[in-house]
Amino acid sequence: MSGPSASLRALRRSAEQRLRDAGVETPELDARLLIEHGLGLTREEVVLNPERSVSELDAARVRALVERRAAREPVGRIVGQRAFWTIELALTPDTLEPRPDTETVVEAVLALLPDRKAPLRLLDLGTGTGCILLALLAELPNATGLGIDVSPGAAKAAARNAALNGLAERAVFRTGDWGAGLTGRFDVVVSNPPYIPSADIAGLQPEVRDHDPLRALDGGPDGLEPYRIIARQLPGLLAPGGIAALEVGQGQAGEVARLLATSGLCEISVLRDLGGVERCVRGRNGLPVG
Ligand SMILES: C[S@@+](CC[C@H](N)C(=O)[O-])C[C@H]1O[C@@H](n2cnc3c(N)ncnc32)[C@H](O)[C@@H]1O
Repeated sequence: MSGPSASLRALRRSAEQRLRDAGVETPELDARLLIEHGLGLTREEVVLNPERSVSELDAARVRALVERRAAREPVGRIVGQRAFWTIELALTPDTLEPRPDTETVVEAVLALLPDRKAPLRLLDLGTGTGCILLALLAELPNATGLGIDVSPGAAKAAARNAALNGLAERAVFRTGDWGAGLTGRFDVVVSNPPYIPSADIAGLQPEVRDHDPLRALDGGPDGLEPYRIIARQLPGLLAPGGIAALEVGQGQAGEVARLLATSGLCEISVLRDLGGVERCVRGRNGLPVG
């Protein structure tokens, strides 16, 4: 990599090459993000001023970050945060790194809400960083939300993310086992539960297998165990007319739709993510409107 007082351009090129050689899928993007983070620069500063000189000390700091990425640590873990929808979320070892596909759940809910100013009650089961709940609260100015996670560390991280995004007044996070013991009814219940079949976990990419918490991934023998529990709980959690939206893994939408139908939900629909994969199953408690 670059020597003393290298240019930003040279540092960027050598970082990209190192990541490419290590088999990282998006070397250009990852190199830029690590340089921004390592040098404390904005994207504009990195992109528009490639001849800027970088001290050896700064270059060494970036090289250390690049080596972590070359060892397959995800960029979000290295920089400690991740953008999701319109918000920024801090990550900890207790939280799954939010994925862009999960924004499908946010879209699925918003599309069914005719009045975004309504005082809705939201529930997020398996909240992790709080990403789904906080993204929805950011769009629904009079809504309040409860996020539940079995991991006390995740519940704590989500509460901190609520504060970071100015949403702490409207969000509460608690440790719990899905919807067990919850009282009251919710207008919206969302969840992105663990859905990887246990036997598939060893074969996941190292970025996921070695850095996301196991209990955020493991969905039991067929990956569907959490859906069976949540589907059973939904009729007791949803207000009349309330909406449930669940993220699903590839190939799981049909079975999850059946589980929701068996629980008595109606208006069941499946939404695809930007890659065209069936990613969210949505249903309503009560008779179809109209
Ligand atoms: C796939 S992650 C999703 C996290 C976050 N909602 C997101 O979309 O990025 C699943 C989450 O469910 C939590 N979880 C696993 N088992 C649970 C249970 N029995 N009750 C509540 N949460 C659970 C995990 O700790 C993890 O945070």
